[in-house]
Amino acid sequence: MDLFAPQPTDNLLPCDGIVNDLGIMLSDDRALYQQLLDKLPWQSDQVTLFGKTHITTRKIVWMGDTSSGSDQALTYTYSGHTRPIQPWHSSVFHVKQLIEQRLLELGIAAQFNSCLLNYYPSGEDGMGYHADDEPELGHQPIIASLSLGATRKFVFKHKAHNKKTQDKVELYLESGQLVVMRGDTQQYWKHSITKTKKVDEGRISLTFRHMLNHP
Ligand SMILES: O=C(O)CCC(=O)C(=O)O
Ligand SMILES: [Fe+2]
Repeated sequence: MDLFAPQPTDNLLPCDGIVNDLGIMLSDDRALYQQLLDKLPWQSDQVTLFGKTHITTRKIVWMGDTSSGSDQALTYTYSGHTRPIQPWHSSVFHVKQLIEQRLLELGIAAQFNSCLLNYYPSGEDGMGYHADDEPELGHQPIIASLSLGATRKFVFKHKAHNKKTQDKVELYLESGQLVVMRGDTQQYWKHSITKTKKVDEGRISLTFRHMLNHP
């Protein structure tokens, strides 16, 4: 046994939130990556920064519980933009159940009703510093993120830069790896996927969430 290997219950943040690295939890990660890339209706995202709206090269799909019997397209609005919601893809639903089970083993009770999937075609695509702190996510949201494809750097930066917290927390997310953000993480920290010229392979992240007032 490696006494120094990180344990899934270790908190990667020094204060004001909890981030757990649950390690590699999938073995068919490459097949799942290819299936999701080929089958999902990927769309560019809209991001508004300083009043200006940008269309991203990163692509997204919103998926989640949809009320049955309605043939109207469901939409969900966050950060000022309205996005269509897809019903669960069977593989994503299966992964959701695996993750909920894995979290329960660690004493974390989570029931996700939606998933934001992000596709980064290459290292030139990233996601800037943000917190997932929209009111729809509620207080102390649990967000579980599964990575597929290229290894990318995930960085946390405290919202109040001070002596105690000036260090950034960095980790490399590998294909099949599961990370969970919970507690006060979204209230006090921002996170980002940094751009790099060193990666030309694509990456998909599945970020499972529980949205309040969701169908
Ligand atoms: O791609 C990732 O791992 C991070 C995605 C993210 O932060 C988000 O979807 O809010
Ligand atoms: Fe996020």
